Amino acid sequence: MAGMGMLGLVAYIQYQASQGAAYAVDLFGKAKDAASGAATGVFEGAGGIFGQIGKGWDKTKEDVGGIKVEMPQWMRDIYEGKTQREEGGSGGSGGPNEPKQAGGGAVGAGAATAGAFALGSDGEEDDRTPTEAARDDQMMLLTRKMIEIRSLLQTIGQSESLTLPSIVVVGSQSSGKSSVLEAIVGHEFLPKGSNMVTRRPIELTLVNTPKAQAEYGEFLALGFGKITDFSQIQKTLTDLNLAVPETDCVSDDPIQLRIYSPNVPDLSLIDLPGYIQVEAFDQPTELKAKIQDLCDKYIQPPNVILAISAADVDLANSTALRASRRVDPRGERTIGVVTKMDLVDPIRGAQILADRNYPLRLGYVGVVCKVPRETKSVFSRGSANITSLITKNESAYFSAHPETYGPDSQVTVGTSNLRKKLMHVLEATMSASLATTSEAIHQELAEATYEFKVQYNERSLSAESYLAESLDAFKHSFRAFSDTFGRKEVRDIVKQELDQQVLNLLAQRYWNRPVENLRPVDQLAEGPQEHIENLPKADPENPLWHLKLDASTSTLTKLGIGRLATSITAQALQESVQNLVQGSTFSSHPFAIQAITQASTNILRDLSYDTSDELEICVKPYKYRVEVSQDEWRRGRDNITEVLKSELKDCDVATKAVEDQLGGKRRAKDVLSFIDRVRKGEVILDGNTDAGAGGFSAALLSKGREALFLRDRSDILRLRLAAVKSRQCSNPANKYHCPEVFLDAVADKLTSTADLFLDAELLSKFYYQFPRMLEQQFRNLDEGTVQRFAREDPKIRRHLDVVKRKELLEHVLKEMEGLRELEKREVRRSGRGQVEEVGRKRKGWGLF
Ligand SMILES: Nc1nc2c(ncn2[C@@H]2O[C@H](COP(=O)(O)OP(=O)(O)OP(=O)(O)O)[C@@H](O)[C@H]2O)c(=O)[nH]1
Repeated sequence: MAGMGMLGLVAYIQYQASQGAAYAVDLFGKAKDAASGAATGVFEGAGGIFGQIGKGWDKTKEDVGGIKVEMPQWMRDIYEGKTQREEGGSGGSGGPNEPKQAGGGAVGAGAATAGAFALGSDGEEDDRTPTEAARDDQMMLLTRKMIEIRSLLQTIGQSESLTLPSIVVVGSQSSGKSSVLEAIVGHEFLPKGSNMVTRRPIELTLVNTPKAQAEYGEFLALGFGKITDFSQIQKTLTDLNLAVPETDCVSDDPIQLRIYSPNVPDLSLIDLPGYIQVEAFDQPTELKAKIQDLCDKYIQPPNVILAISAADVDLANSTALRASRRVDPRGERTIGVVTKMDLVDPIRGAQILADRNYPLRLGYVGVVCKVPRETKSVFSRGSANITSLITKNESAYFSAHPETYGPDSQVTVGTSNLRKKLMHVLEATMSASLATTSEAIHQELAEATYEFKVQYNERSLSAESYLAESLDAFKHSFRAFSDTFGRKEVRDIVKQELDQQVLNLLAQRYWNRPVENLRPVDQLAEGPQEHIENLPKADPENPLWHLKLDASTSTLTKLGIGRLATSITAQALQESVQNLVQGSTFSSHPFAIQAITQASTNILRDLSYDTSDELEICVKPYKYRVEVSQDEWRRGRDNITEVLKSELKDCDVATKAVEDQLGGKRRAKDVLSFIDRVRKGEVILDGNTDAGAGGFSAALLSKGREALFLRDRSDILRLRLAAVKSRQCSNPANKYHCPEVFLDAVADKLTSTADLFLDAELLSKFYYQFPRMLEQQFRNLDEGTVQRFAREDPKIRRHLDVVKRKELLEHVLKEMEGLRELEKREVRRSGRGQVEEVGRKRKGWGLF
């Protein structure tokens, strides 16, 4: 409990100190007064993050009572503003005439940072003690972890409190901004050109890979993979920047680039468009203000500002320092970088770096980042590392002026010192922000968890699981459907289709009078022919009637039953699949609908070719001879009776509809009797009836003809129904009198062959292949497609977002916990026990 209390206290002091705001009073109760006292003192005193850490530290020492605690050296160094001088040697460290520690510390411990600090490159040697080198490595490890956490937070999103600080690089155009960044990275990779080529923020994450040889970049959002050719990175950056139209000139949409190398420190930097003094004639008039606004957005706390100014321009005129002063008036989180030191006299150079006008807590660093002209052409192209060239050139310059830039001077110079400073500052700043960030993450997590619970009943979901579940459910419903759609159902739809064909045949061959018997009629009477009482009577002795029935049977059997039955069954299957889709979760996913439809269409099409041909062969015998048994005749008679009844019913319904359109039964009767009289020749029409006739409009007469057709059809159906029901039609021997029954029996035989065959060849195969095809299509989708698919449904999209957010937040918290563990372990290993441990906790761990 005592330990926990101390931890909380330490964290609280840190929190107060770094935020300068009253907060978490209730959380820490008694600790509040002491802590805020410490913070208040801090603001009045040294100021700045590290000043605050320092004062807070004194307080911590008092509060932990009997334990002997000391601020870790590295932290003290930053606090005292002399990191570079003590750790990296003098300001001109690495210069050829400076004393070096034999052996260096770059073997084993410190190896990781040696490359990152550019130690070992020409002109620089590692003169750190093994302990210092190990500590640097440890610091870098922690920074890397924090940068990872920062990147994770970036994927979570927008909220400003959910972020860790970064180093923001600002400077006027041509101040040497790009040269500094390239010196840190060791490669020329930034866009170059006169027409304002940096138009978007570039969020640059440097990842130290001590064990790897390769150096490469990655544009995460673009998914291009590793790019080892830095000129290619430069080209891509140029393209991405120039994609912003000239009319806008700048955009705040950042480009995210990661660079992996054994020669870079772990850093998170943001490069911004250079400040301009005035707009060129071809630039938008508000460009200057736009750039300023964009930079202002990024230089807000807790970010560290890397303000770049050129030595040959008066610092008082430095736009970068002016901007920084506006948001950081006490110079607490700004590092001043003065470039082009070689262009000014050393005395003047030293004066600039010791600037008292705008004193910076984190100091000024003078650099010479120019790559020597003679070597530039060789190294600038391709992927050669330019670190050693720059360092050599820079060291040669500074060590040529030992009186101003030598070990005893008060100024800090050199890109390798700048690298170290950046790392230390970033690590300390990130650490200082961890507590607040952690608090914000906890809060966000609580909200996400609540939403997850209340809205989604804690039902976990991923795009993959959603797809898998949807597919399983669909397959399940398909299986259920396949149990209900078998031979019987195929039989029903095929028979229904053949019934219709039989009705058509009957109408064509039996129910209409032979053409030669038709009395000439005028154009109004076309369509239905003579009245039914004039229809010829069947005469079994007359070969004409034999021929009629044989021809009708032949038409039926040679209908192309194979194709017809296969296609209507396939169509029914296709429609059923569509219905299943509509009733499934896939219904709100156009992609899935298309994929499923495609799958069923393809399978059915492939199966249909063979099936229809083979079925046609199966029904071939019926094309020559059809025997109908007594039993089949009886079934046919029953069935056709029902068919005729149903047809009659449909006909009556249609008649009623037309009568209504004619204006009721009476009016319909008038129209019909007029047309009847015309047909019988009682009324002679004179020529054109476009304008109507007999007091009826043309439209009315046209409707009347429809009604007449339906009336005749209805009459004949009634007549034939009576015939089929008659005793005469109960005997198959009277088939010439009862073609309806005979043709139905034939249709029935055809149907029985078709349903058996289609069940075995089309249905079974389709039921087997379709789910497998779906499985193949849906299980092999790439991650992007699965995500796109799931996110098509807004409800699922929201659900996925909540789950993802929650998982990411939990993951970040776990990572933070890991960071804390890592640090504790390292502290224990370093053997400094409580001293360092408390020191670390002091930096803001307690709150999470
Ligand atoms: N002599 C000297 N020249 C330098 C130094 N650093 C950069 N330069 C030159 O200054 C010019 C501008 O440098 P850049 O690094 O492109 O400057 P920038 O601020 O990125 O410029 P913009 O991209 O136009 O905003 C280039 O010609 C560099 O070669 C230096 O330390 N010494």
